[in-house]
Amino acid sequence: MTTLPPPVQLAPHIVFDGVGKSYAGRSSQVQALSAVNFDIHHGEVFGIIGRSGAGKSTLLRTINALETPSEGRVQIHGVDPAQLDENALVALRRRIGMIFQHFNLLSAKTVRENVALPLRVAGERPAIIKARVDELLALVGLSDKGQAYPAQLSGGQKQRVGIARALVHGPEVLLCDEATSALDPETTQSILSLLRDINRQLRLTVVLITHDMAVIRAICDRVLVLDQGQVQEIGEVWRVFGAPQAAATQALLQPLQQGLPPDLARQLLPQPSSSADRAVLSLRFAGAQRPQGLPLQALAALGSQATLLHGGLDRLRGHSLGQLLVSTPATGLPSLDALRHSTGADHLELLGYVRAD
Ligand SMILES: Nc1ncnc2c1ncn2[C@@H]1O[C@H](COP(=O)(O)OP(=O)(O)OP(=O)(O)O)[C@@H](O)[C@H]1O
Repeated sequence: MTTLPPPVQLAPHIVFDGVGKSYAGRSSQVQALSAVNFDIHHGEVFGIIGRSGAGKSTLLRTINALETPSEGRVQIHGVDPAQLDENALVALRRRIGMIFQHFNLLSAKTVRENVALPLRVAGERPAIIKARVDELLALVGLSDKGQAYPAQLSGGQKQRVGIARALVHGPEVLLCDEATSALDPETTQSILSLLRDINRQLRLTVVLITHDMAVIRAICDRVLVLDQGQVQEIGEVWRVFGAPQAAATQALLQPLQQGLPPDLARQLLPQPSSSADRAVLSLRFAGAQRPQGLPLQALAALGSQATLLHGGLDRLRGHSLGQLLVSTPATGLPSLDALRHSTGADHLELLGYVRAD
């Protein structure tokens, strides 16, 4: 598949305006969403992340009116799905494809029949259906699996069928509900790159929900962090990953952080025990000051006896960000402020001391 440049259109495509949603619980109301306000831009890959119960599914499902807000409204190109009659809603849902964690394929139908079904339901002519299914199976790399049944496919192949079926009406939005949560890491990567290719080739707005920050890092342009039904943080992925502001974001990012390796953590002393001990410093780079990377010269401020212990930089949407753990002689250590300034680190912290040997 050819890789096209990223989409340039940034007009609001989907607008959430004071959206709230409550459900009747056993003894009280469950407030699944509260005062949610944000826009999703045309042509972007937008991620919604949050822990279990944060309200992600509820939020996603208001876009195609599988859920109706209790307060506020959602608009897709100015149209509020909650206000549509049955026929208009069917038409809107054709403009909004959806894929699911467990694929939701019909097990008694072949791959071709699964993909063709929405077109049959819409009363499309057989010749048109055939051409469209051929085209979509080629797009998702399953041209040779048309006669297979779902049980004969791997998880990744099943999700490809789900994607083909979701695209059958040529939608402008693709909703992805934990689309890779049931897949192994390698298959996850291949599905994510297929989604990214589709986003660029078809200029499709992709909205995905996940509890996995690695998925957000892999393909999203922007991310919204949801907790207890409220927006905690929203922004470009590299900014949110480089300098997470909300406690909920920091907690979600924790597994991706380059923490102190356990062997080093065991050796760490709160104070130097002799003049030969070494200070262990953590330097974080958020990707804004030096998006192109870190000149090694900047690290020279740490002195010629500094040792890089652990860590590295990731490149995210054209921004280098990450963390380095460095040890350097504790004696004669410049002030942390001076070191932060000369290394260009966004955050520099003295973690403790280790013995020189
Ligand atoms: N149909 C419903 N009836 C009652 N409560 C519901 C209903 N759907 C969701 N909830 C509640 O609303 C809250 C948000 O649920 P939601 O499924 O949107 O969260 P989520 O972030 O998608 O969670 P998960 O990652 O576990 O799927 C939860 O407290 C949930 O129990």
